[in-house]
Amino acid sequence: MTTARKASITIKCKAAVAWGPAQPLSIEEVEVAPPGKGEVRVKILATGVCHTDAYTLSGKDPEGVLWPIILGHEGGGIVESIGEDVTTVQPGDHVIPLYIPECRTCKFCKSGKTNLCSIVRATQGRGLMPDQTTRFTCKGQKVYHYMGCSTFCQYTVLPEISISKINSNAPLDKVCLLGCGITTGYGAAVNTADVQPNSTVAVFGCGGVGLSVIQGAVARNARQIFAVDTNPKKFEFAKKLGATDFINPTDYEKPIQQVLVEMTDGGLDYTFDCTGNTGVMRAALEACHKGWGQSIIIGVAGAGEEISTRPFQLVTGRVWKGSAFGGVKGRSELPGIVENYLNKKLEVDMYVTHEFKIEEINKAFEAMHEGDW
Ligand SMILES: NC(=O)C1=CN([C@@H]2O[C@H](COP(=O)(O)OP(=O)(O)OC[C@H]3O[C@@H](n4cnc5c(N)ncnc54)[C@H](OP(=O)(O)O)[C@@H]3O)[C@@H](O)[C@H]2O)C=CC1
Ligand SMILES: N[C@@H](CCC(=O)N[C@@H](CSC=O)C(=O)NCC(=O)O)C(=O)O
Ligand SMILES: [Zn+2]
Ligand SMILES: [Zn+2]
Repeated sequence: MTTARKASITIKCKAAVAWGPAQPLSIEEVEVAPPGKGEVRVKILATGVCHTDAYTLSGKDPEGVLWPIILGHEGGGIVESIGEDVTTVQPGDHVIPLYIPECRTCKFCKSGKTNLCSIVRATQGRGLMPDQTTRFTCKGQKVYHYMGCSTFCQYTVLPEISISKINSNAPLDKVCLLGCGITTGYGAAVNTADVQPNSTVAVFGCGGVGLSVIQGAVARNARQIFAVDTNPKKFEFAKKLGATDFINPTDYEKPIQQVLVEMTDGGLDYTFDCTGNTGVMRAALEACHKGWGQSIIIGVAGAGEEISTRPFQLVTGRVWKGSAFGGVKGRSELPGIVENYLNKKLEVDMYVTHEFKIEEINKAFEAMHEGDW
């Protein structure tokens, strides 16, 4: 029998600290305070870098005005210690941090309509733990949390509700990617759009998120899956994952929505924006079939950017929706997605294109921007 260890010591460890917008991350020694009541301290063993980290680092995120901050939200780790009243995890458990928690008590959780648990959203958006303080310091300065996760640190502290306990057989250096990009794309197809068998799908942007939409559409037996990307290097992996048609918008003179509508007898049943480009979001909506086509926005657009289309597009039956973390409830559903990976029903390994030590994290951002697979 094991006894859950309750922590009282502050840990010193390495973190990649963002001191200000558009600056390289700086490797620093930071202090990580013990977990408070209802909190858990996790030793992070692996993390992905996501375009949303880069977006916030660029200074274009309206919420990203907090410096210094420890970014990162796609991690995998092991519980190091737990605070008072924590009951659902214990030291040694393998976990994935959740940027959308699941408290099971708030209005959103109880609605059965959304995964957007909002119980800690306000403090999380201000880089704070629910008690309005931070657990990180560096050089005597308070350091902010990011998306409630801060996985670019060797240890992090999260609310218990922001942790998904997973099968300890799952390699953390792979399943960390289920903490954001893969789950987001896959879930947008199977949950948000609820793609139906024999349907047609177009995925705009075939990076990690778009490729995962393709996996979701394949899982739902879509008949035709268009991979749409301005970077033809992306088509090889899109094909491996099950896309059937490949479109580079720069090969056409007409607007890409017109091209797709002509190729599909009136438009797609489902389209997905996985670029964050508001022009692409419009094209994706307008590529949908009149009367029933659904377009799902997944990409994150910069501060101040807005979407537009003729209202007639909606009057005539197209539906515009958004999706965060693929509509997935992290504590209830993410462990099952990890099992799908272990049972070879979900591809994850292919997404790991590079591996870096924490000291090389700026190279990881460069590799992500290069977009090479
Ligand atoms: N809603 C949510 O919960 C989440 C949202 N996101 C967001 O999803 C988006 C996608 O993430 P990710 O897959 O990692 O991004 P990537 O940059 O890896 O993928 C986007 C792809 O779209 C291509 N592209 C760029 N412009 C166009 C265009 N006009 N038409 C077609 N393709 C284009 C890019 O090409 P190139 O490389 O040449 O630019 C790239 O291949 C980001 O905005 C990210 O912030 C991520 C996770 C969760
Ligand atoms: N802070 C941004 C919004 C960023 C955003 O949309 N985040 C997504 C996840 S993106 C992951 O890589 C999300 O889940 N949003 C839901 C939420 O509650 O934040 C802005 O203010 O524009
Ligand atoms: Zn992300
Ligand atoms: Zn909740």
